[in-house]
Amino acid sequence: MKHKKMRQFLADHCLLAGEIQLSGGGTANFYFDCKRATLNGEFLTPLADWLLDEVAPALSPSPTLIGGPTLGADFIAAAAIMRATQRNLPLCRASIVRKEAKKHGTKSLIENEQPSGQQVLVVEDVITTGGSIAYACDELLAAGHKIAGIAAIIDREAGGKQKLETQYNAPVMALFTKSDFPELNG
Ligand SMILES: O=P(O)(O)OC[C@H]1O[C@H](OP(=O)(O)OP(=O)(O)O)[C@H](O)[C@@H]1O
Ligand SMILES: O=C(O)c1cc(=O)[nH]c(=O)[nH]1
Repeated sequence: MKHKKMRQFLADHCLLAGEIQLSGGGTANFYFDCKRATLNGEFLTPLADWLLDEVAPALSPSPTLIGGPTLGADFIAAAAIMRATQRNLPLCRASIVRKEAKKHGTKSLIENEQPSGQQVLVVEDVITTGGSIAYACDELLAAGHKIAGIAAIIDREAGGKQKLETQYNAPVMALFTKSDFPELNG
């Protein structure tokens, strides 16, 4: 599935119209329910290949780890490291930042935490304010890692992308932006 088909998949299966509450506060009249895409192998496979073939190679220094905030990053990261392993590519590990540390067991905030000093490719499904990515970046930095780049399926063009680029001095790449969906104009 190439980009055109991924765009159509999102338009057909994920794009919701009508007033809806957003994670960062406020409301909007459209919403991308990207979990419907990242929990579907037909979309997830080309998404992982986009990360491995177009995003990771464009970053310097090269990423050594995939990371991101649960829940948005979970399936994307898992798919990317599985495809990397199948394809004999080096990006075969991921760390996921929980919304809060576990209260039992390992008490982890970062699952599968890696030795400090990793160059992290942070992944997420949607960027609106960028708050959820910023939270994960801050925790990864606090764990001693660097932010090599940030990638998301959708940039809602609400200012989050620019904010993240400035805050983390790292490239932010989105597979699609709100403008790629003329369906939103009626
Ligand atoms: O750029 P932001 O303003 O942070 O908004 C985008 C975030 O909102 C959604 O997550 P949500 O908070 O719904 O949590 P979930 O992914 O765990 O369902 C989405 O998956 C992004 O993580
Ligand atoms: O800002 C959000 O909360 C948000 C917007 C969107 O389009 N999709 C999503 O999952 N979250």
